[in-house]
Amino acid sequence: MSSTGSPREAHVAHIERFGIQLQTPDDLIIGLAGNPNTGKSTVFNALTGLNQHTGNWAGKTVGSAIGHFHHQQRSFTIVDLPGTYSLLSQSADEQVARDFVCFGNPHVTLVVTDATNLERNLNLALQVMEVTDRVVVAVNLMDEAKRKGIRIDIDKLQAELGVPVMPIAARSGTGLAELKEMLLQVAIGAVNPTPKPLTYSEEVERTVAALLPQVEPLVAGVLRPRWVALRLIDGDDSVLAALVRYTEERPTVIQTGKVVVPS
Ligand SMILES: Nc1nc2c(ncn2[C@@H]2O[C@H](COP(=O)(O)OP(=O)(O)OP(=O)(O)O)[C@@H](O)[C@H]2O)c(=O)[nH]1
Ligand SMILES: [Mg+2]
Repeated sequence: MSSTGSPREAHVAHIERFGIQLQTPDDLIIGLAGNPNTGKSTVFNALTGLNQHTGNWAGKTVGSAIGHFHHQQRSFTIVDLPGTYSLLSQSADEQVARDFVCFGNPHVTLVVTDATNLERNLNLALQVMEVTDRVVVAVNLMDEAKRKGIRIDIDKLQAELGVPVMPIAARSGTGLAELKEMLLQVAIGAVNPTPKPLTYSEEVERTVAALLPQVEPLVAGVLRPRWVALRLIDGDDSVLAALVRYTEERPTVIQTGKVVVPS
């Protein structure tokens, strides 16, 4: 990354390396992550007024899309990422999502979850919360949950996670005004999420502590050393490969446009 210029210029240059054009240098950048089929593209379409993803034929998002919206006189750029169950997954699409969450440095990562399948969906949210503090969790399909008699204690979930949790029903637009406001508050630092740290077994924690002195000088300022140490213990060196790509200035370029396949 260039060491010259203002932090703002560096930020713009950084985000443009992902193939993302901002509308203004002050754009607030939102990454939209979540398990497959949780309504990310529906949220994206509703916020941006675009309908480039789902169209008439329901389908899985293969590439990503980039859109823009305004809220309270601020310009936002939002990146709709492919669905992924885990930041540790390895398909090309899942890597796009992983690399953007880890290296794109968005102002906020919005994790869209399915209210009817919350427990499984929270796995990804917890992983994202290990990578960055600036997380908002949207619990989507609240209409479907209600229909199925599923009740979700949003306040308790928020307290347990330590990040804002917003109930929405994206297809009808319910809760999206509040969601936009929360994205703004977190993006500008008026609300500071404090994800509850996950603690692992004593053995894992001991190994993390032993690895940290070696990992810190390699990744500090780019990735959380603790997260990288945990990945190494997992035997996942793809994160390090991605880090090498990143430092060689060859980040994953986000593919723009409508890219869907029939489900
Ligand atoms: N009932 C209900 N259905 C919804 C809601 N939001 C999205 N859906 C439906 O859920 C399905 C999947 O929505 P998408 O927006 O394509 O989901 P996605 O997360 O982008 O999916 P992938 O790109 O494959 O990961 C579509 O049929 C949507 O119409 C909602 O709030 N309520
Ligand atoms: Mg999609």
